[in-house]
Amino acid sequence: MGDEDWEAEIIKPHVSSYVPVFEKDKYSSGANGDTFNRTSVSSPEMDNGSSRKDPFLRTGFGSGRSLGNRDVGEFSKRETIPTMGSFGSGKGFGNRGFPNNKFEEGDSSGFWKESNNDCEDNQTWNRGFSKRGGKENLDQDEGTQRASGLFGSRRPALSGAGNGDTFQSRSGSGSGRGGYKGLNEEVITGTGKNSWKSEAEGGESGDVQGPKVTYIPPPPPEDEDSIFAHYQTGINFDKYDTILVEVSGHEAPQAILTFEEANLCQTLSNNIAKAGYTKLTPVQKYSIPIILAGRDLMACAQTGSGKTAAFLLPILAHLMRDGITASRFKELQEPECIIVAPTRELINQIYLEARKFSFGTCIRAVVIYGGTQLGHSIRQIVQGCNILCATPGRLMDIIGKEKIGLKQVKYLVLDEADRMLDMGFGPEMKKLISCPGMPSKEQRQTLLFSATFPEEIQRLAGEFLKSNYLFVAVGQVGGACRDVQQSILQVGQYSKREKLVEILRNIGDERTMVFVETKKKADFIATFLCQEKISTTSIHGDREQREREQALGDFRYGKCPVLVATSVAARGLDIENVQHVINFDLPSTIDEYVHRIGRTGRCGNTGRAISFFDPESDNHLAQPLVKVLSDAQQDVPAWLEEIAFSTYVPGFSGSTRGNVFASVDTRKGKSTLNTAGFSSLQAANPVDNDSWD
Ligand SMILES: Nc1ncnc2c1ncn2[C@@H]1O[C@H](COP(=O)(O)OP(=O)(O)OP(=O)(O)O)[C@@H](O)[C@H]1O
Repeated sequence: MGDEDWEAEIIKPHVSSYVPVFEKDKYSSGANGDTFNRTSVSSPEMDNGSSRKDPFLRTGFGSGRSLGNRDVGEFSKRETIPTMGSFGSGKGFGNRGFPNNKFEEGDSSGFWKESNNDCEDNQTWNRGFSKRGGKENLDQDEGTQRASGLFGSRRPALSGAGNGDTFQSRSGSGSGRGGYKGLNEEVITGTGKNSWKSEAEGGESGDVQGPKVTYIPPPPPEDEDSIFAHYQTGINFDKYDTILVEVSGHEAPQAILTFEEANLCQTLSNNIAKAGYTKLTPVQKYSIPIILAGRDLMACAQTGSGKTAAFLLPILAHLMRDGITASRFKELQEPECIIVAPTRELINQIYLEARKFSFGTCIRAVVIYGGTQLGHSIRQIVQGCNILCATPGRLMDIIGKEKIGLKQVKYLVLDEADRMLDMGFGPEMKKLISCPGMPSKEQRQTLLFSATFPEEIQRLAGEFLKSNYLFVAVGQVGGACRDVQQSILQVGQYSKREKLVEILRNIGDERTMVFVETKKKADFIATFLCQEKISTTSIHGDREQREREQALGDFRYGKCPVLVATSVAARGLDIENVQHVINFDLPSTIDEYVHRIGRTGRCGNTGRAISFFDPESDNHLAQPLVKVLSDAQQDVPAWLEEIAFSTYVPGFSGSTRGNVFASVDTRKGKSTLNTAGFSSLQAANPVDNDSWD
């Protein structure tokens, strides 16, 4: 079956015959079954038409029958491709109804290629080095991005409206990328005053055809115990002090060694204590005084090392010091701080942190993100908004609707800043800073945080930052957290599932995230694990927002110890007790690898990451993997070194395919090396701005 046939299959409106039924009793126990029953047959989603957008479920598992072995086989049958041998070479999996390895091949059809892209966080066109960097590309992308609002939006396509456009755009040259961009949060379309119209907005206002987004997320907890609930720092928390910290830029303020030195107000100090923070992490020691001094900052520190508090605490301290007036109901709100992050779950997490640290103050934080009812976002804002936490698409919607004014913005924070500035979100961020009313970079404080900062992204960041910004690098820029024990196993496509089950059985009930490359595969592997009686749920960009939040909750609170995820869950998520990360598929870039494995080993706790390396598809990662492993003092398998050697790229600086580690601030300003907590900083030499700005 050709690509077109697949597309025709996917977009056919006769949804009912494709709705899968996962029979709890038959295939999974407890949480599993619940999760997948919800996913597949839950009527609310069907009511608003939104479940229809899951082409895989409809195509692969469906026929309205229970998810029997036959049904998984059915997927293969639809492809009308001759059986190529069973998974596991006749051992086990073949008998379980996976007669065709086409699925795992993944890239053999346009259908699978297309599905490599996840909602907010994973664009194919983001992978190639040539596509990734460069201002020209960024500029160019605005055009394709706008187009994508019309043609790339997933929902209209899968709900029957505008189908043809969507798939045309995918195959058309140039607009293909736009099509993928359509999977990014709400999609920006149109021009003029209301040029930030999104898919979601269209859904609500009727400007763009598509199902109405009706989901209203549950309110955040009100009781103090839940607000301040936290997990314990791990045995390696104190080792953070030995990590080298590099600060570049001139006249950097002294690092602080204790919370007391930050001179925060009493309420803030109480909240810090209630959150269980007694000691600063390195990124906090350096960033807090820099932000308190009013400086712009680009900060890079390993995953799970407290970057969120590093920007929230000084911002809150300033807002308290400046005596903001209590937020109150107003049609047009003017937040003092805007925080953006690339995924919905992450921005919600940041919001909860902001709410925790501002507890008992008159500062009001609000969160808005895609996949939820726009009216709900507006209602939250008009009640008062000092700190607005938002995903880019929803933020632009709200600005377009003139529900917020930007004149009062004093702090602009880009969390996962390298992601926010790459070609996926960069154009939107550029639009944000040039929105009417937005104070210029000289007038606001801009703060960029991430665990990875490719050089080309650092250069692009110059547009957002004052020229005298400071750069803080805790450890190796782009390096993996050393508290994660990393193993790379050579596993071919057709053995992956067998290996996965073997590992998960050994792991038992310990919380594990399994990363795969595509949304369809996430569903497929999650279902497969349920069949294997391993309680599993999944999160990816084709799931409804309510399903995503339910899945995360089921994982977080132990109902399902295994979460199968695409890269949409790779960054920022801070979930207690994730002991294992398994890269069933390696990501396409080494930065993504670093973020994924960083879901474990957080805040001084230890964790394990196991990655399946398939020499058929992953050789390009051998070199950067060797570097990441050796930098983190991990064992490097001899076979991996051999592959890295045989694929040696002269001039390699630590990465490939679009991500290059920066060992230092790309401005090349002289910096001072410090061991966090043990020595104070000297002012670094002024930098030569012309060389990079
Ligand atoms: N000083 C501290 N003392 C104790 N716990 C802390 C401290 N700072 C942060 N934490 C906790 O450490 C965990 C990780 O923090 P956070 O999510 O901010 O990490 P991060 O550096 O942003 O990670 P990522 O790069 O994955 O986004 C959180 O649970 C947070 O509450």
